Amino acid sequence: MNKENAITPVFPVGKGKEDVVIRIKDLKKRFGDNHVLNGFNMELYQGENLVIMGKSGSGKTVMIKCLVGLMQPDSGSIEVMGKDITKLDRKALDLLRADIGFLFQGSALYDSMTVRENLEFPLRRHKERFRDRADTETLVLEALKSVGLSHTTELMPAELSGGMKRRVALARTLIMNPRIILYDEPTSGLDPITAKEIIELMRIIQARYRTSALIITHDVDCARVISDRMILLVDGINYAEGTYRELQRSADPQVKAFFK
Ligand SMILES: Nc1ncnc2c1ncn2[C@@H]1O[C@H](COP(=O)(O)OP(=O)(O)OP(=O)(O)O)[C@@H](O)[C@H]1O
Repeated sequence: MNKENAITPVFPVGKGKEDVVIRIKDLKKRFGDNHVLNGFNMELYQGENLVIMGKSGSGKTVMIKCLVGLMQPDSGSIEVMGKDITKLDRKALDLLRADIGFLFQGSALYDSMTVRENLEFPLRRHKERFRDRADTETLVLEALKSVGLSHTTELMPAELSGGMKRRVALARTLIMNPRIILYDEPTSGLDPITAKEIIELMRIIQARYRTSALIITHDVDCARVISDRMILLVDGINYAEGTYRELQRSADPQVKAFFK
């Protein structure tokens, strides 16, 4: 990227260094000769929606897997809420992961369980975390209400539309009261109207719960509506950073290519 077109990273208004919830420094990962991440840097601030865009195969999933400890990077550091995740043992990593909500492609609800049972599942797994919170039924109903699906408790996933499944998956994430939510292609496979509804819901959730969100998407509309800030991942690095408007105005051909 030449200097003239370089985009200065924005430091979100009202946010300071102490508000960083995820900090990735110089992350590198390769598979044989395939150098996927070549020194990727990223900071996610408290309460912001950060969108990461990158072409198919650019390493977004690899980055997320490193971030949640599912894949070991070759080098670099990853701090989540002040803890270097590459140095945590299994138990500590499990505890930290409970603060992170995931909404991955395909929703991944358990088909043989009702909506209620799907939501109860993570609560049972992390019992100690919810000792001081309301009873399970109240938590399930609250979470479903926040995604507008209070009436679906006894339905099976097969009885839900694609958009409803995505909402239930989001409710299952919210029930854990996460501080950070990772969305991997939250609108993929949805029709444009349903996609808009999901994006709106993500906005409402962020405003209501002040969660920080990392959103991986190809969907330019989604990025426009949801992002406080964006990073474009090209050749394994954070090639450009800025607000949607800043990046959209860039004269850099590689940046322009994202907005066509
Ligand atoms: N476990 C693995 N072993 C070998 N190569 C891998 C592995 N996981 C990912 N890769 C390679 O890393 C590169 C980046 O893959 P990744 O899944 O992160 O892309 P992506 O940006 O998420 O793509 P998409 O948008 O299509 O989901 C690809 O070339 C892929 O083949």
